Amino acid sequence: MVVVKTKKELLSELNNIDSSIALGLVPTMGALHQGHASLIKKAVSENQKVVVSIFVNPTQFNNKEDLVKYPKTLDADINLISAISKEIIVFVPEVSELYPKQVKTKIYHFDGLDKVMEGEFRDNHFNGVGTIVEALLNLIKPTRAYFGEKDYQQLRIIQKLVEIQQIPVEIIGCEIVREKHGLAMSSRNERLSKKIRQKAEFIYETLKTAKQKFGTESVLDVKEWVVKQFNDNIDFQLEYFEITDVNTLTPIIKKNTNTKQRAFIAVYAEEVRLIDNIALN
Ligand SMILES: Nc1ncnc2c1ncn2[C@@H]1O[C@H](COP(=O)(O)OP(=O)(O)OP(=O)(O)O)[C@@H](O)[C@H]1O
Ligand SMILES: CC(C)(CO)[C@@H](O)C(=O)[O-]
Ligand code: BAL
Repeated sequence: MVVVKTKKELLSELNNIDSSIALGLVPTMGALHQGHASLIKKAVSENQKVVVSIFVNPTQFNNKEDLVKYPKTLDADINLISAISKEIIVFVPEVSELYPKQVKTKIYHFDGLDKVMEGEFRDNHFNGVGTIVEALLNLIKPTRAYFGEKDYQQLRIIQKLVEIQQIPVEIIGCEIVREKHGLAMSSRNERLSKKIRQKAEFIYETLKTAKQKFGTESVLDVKEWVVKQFNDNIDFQLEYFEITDVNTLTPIIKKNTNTKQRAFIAVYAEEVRLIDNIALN
């Protein structure tokens, strides 16, 4: 397995590859877990060569403490990747490599997809994600790039990004991988105490019950029920719960059987921010 740190080294590795083969890209921020592993395995199964990038992108962090405390486990990450395939190129750049002049965020117009939920509560977050994903796609020029549905809004925004910037790549969404009791795997889970990590199954349990209720109750009643669950629970603080159309990500107030809807949640536990979502129909 090759680990490269500079764009120059990366391009020299990529130049050794026949340009007609399918190249997969899995962008990550490291602290890899089985959620990432599922993306990497899918990329390996669908492409002849795969690049995994590990880069904690400063421009997408609205909260400095979140950036400083973001877990870093490079040796373990490399072991996890090499256990999947020894043929993978791992790109681990420094900030100055991807932001050579200054750490600057591009501004995009994502047709309102960035105005709700994560976009509303994490100011400028999606401009930061767009800036780095566009830079990686333009540098690596993959055939396919893989993103998890755990960050469903991010996935929709990246689909929009490649459309508006006309980047020739197929964006592949991958199902959410969960811990044994249902908590969506996330690098930030590492920051939870053992006790709260166990209790955090409550988040997915709430989503599953909300889905059941969505079958028979009004959108407003489901939302009120979710808020109440959190009012009664001192371990978790609800930031938002929304039910939206999957295409526009606009929150809905009335059910529509002609379109697909999804429920989204963001929760704080021990000052760690966790997100999850579930398909409703
Ligand atoms: N549990 C999961 N199931 C499927 N995909 C996931 C999961 N966790 C992360 N991913 C995907 O892996 C890619 C890299 O994510 P990232 O490195 O930010 O990890 P993360 O676990 O989402 O970390 P955090 O949420 O703490 O930032 C993203 O496309 C993300 O959606
Ligand atoms: C896509 C991404 C790697 C861009 O920094 C990040 O937002 C993530 O890990 O989901
Ligand atoms: N996994 C999404 C990236 C972030 O939380 O910044």
